[in-house]
Amino acid sequence: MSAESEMFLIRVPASTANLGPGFDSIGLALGLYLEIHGSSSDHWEIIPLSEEMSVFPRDERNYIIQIAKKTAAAYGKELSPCRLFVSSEIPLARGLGSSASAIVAGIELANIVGELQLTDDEKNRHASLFEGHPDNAGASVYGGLVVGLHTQQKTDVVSFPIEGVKVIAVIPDFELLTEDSRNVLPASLPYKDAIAGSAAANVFLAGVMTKDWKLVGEMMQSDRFHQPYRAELVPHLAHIEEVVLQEGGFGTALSGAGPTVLSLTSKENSAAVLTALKLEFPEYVVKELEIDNDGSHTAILSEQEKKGLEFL
Ligand SMILES: Nc1ncnc2c1ncn2[C@@H]1O[C@H](COP(=O)(O)OP(=O)(O)O)[C@@H](O)[C@H]1O
Ligand SMILES: N[C@@H](CCOP(=O)(O)O)C(=O)O
Repeated sequence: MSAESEMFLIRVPASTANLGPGFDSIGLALGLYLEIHGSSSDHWEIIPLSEEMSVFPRDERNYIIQIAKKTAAAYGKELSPCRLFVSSEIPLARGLGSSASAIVAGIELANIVGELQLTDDEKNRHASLFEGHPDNAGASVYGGLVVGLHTQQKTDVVSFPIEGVKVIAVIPDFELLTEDSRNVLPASLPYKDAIAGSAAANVFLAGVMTKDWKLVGEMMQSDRFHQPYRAELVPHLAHIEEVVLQEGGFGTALSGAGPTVLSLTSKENSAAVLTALKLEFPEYVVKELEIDNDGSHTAILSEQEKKGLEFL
């Protein structure tokens, strides 16, 4: 970033990971956003614009700033401080990738302020290293559906846009930390289960490629890697699966580590599924979410765009 008065925008989508059998490997970007409006300052300062963001430190201890500094340091750069207005539509610890969105925002911040000129692949590599798996991180960087394999040595991710299917989320009113939901997973899996789990993930992807959404939905409910072990933490999952199939939806899976549950439906059936789920779960947020096929986005705002910002 050059001029003192310049203002930049960073916009990062939420994500749903796993989609059933794609544990730690498949993710989809969703149309809920973490946004940062930032400009140069003489010290680091966060100004939260949404309730969720007001719980975090407002100085350089903030996670987004920490990630930005670490990313810049990896390229031998020190970032000059910024004033950051942060808002987010992504609920925390609900399985919609809030932590990955914060990580990707930090990397975008380093990229723009430190003029690192990172490629998407480099952003995703850093994000996956911070997050530990590429499903949420990759979706937030590339948008669309991502399929990845991440190791300490390398991160390979393929991404492609998804169209022609509707996404409905049931978002419970309680948090479930990913760490807690990973602690119930077994250390190893019987060979037969691993084969069945891997086959379900393969068929899921074949179904996506051929737009056979009914098959995709069936595979979402055929996971062997994590959902059977997490079921006790998300007792609402089985009931949602039932309601969605009854109303003609394609299928249902735990969103990330939960507790949010995500269903796919056709355009024709989405209203019926939405209505039925709202009736069954009046205490939870039930809504349709858009698929984001663009991934994270940064821009320098024009004077005109700055004038439209009511918080300035
Ligand atoms: N914008 C943010 N700034 C700082 N920390 C964040 C931010 N967003 C998420 N986090 C951290 O990530 C945690 C949630 O991450 P996690 O348990 O992986 O769930 P999920 O990523 O599904 O929302 C929050 O409790 C918080 O500690
Ligand atoms: N593959 C991870 C995904 C965690 O996603 P989150 O949105 O719950 O952070 C897992 O299933 O643990």
